[in-house]
Amino acid sequence: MSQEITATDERQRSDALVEVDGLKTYYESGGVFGGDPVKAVDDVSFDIRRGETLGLVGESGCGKTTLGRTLVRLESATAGDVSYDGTDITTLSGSDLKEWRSNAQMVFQDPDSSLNDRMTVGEIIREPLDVHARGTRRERRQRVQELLETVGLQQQHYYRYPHQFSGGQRQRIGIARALALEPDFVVLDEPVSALDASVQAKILNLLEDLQDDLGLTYLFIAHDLSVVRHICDRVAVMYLGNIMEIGPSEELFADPANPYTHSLLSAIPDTDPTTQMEDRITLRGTPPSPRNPPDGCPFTTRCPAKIRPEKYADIDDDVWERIEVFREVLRERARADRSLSERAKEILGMETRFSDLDEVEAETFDDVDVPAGVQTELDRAAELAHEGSESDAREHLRETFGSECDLEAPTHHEVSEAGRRSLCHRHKSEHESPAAFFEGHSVGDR
Ligand SMILES: Nc1ncnc2c1ncn2[C@@H]1O[C@H](COP(=O)(O)OP(=O)(O)OP(=O)(O)O)[C@@H](O)[C@H]1O
Repeated sequence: MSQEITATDERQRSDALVEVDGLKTYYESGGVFGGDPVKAVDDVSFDIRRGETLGLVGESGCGKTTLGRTLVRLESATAGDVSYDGTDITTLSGSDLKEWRSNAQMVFQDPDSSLNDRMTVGEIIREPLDVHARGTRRERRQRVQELLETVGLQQQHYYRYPHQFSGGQRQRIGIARALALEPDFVVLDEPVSALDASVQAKILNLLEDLQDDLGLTYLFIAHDLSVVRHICDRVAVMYLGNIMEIGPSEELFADPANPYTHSLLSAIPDTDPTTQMEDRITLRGTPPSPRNPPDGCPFTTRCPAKIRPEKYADIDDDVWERIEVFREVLRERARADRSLSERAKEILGMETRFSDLDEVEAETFDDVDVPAGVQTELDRAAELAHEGSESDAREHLRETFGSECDLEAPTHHEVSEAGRRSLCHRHKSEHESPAAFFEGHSVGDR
């Protein structure tokens, strides 16, 4: 089952506390020359349902923290809406913003750097109550003492300093502070990543108990997929500022729909002895720069299930893989910062490392039989590079070997009855689905 859907469809089905629509958060480049902004979050739409834990996973730098910070207004949205219980929070300012802030809080990854070492534990937890002028001094102190107990610390810890506590205890202090204003929504940014495994389990249990007792809604940011699987009701998988797939955890882990989710899950060490090494997918290269994301699908430059143009549909998987590697190398070369001395050499007409393209081509296609039709196009690209323009060479390869994955932005498709969504051209009826593709092709370790 696969059907194109809109963000509004999903909203109608759910009891949403947080509704995110077309959200973008860009960081403008500083400096005199400006430059392209970092597109940390680049047009995402999803809901977080009341009382649920939504996991947010993806490789480092894909925009998870920026998205979490934008939802609690620690970062300003560049475009789009975030509505919280029906109120658009992106436009709040002044006292309205201050008042709203008590609803949504954040727990940070590293309790060492997020707690002010010069304040006592009591002061740290009390600070939000002071800022919001909640109750009398005495009531505030009493509230802090309750909070210490709620998170499993003791009242006498009030006058101690953060450095007197272990990592797990410091994270409890961070949680108590986040709960001080009785929020409904908490963004947990890798709350256990900095802790030992045995302590992790205790903090996760505490977070689950607090959710049950206080009716909290969580956005749980993590890179450790096994943690997410157990604690989250639904999971959103993020790549280069986009949500590639979102849906119920069990379903998404058991039967991933999106090629990126496939790749991410296959990278987890598996305890299942029936899983073959060849079933593992190793992603080529690194994610593109969020300053200059690819046209078309965000995952196109690394996708093992990328749609091929019809003309090359039947070439060997190996040859196709090498073409993609070769294109990736050319893109990486364009991205690499050229050193001043290299630039100087270039200006003086001297040889630089940018003149060894033939060698790269020879090495890439070394042990595969390249069909004549493909070779002609590779030769043409090499010729363009020799004439002095690697960007023309890249463009030639893109025009020749590119498909809709390189040219058109995909839309989300509903891929299960539970409303799971996936961002991929392969969900269109004219294409083989990602699952069928992975079944029929060898995309294992190389
Ligand atoms: N204040 C900032 N100014 C400019 N760029 C930023 C800023 N904060 C983050 N970025 C960039 O935005 C992109 C997304 O970063 P973000 O921290 O949101 O990703 P992440 O998925 O949380 O990564 P990690 O797991 O490493 O924390 C990255 O390219 C990062 O370098």
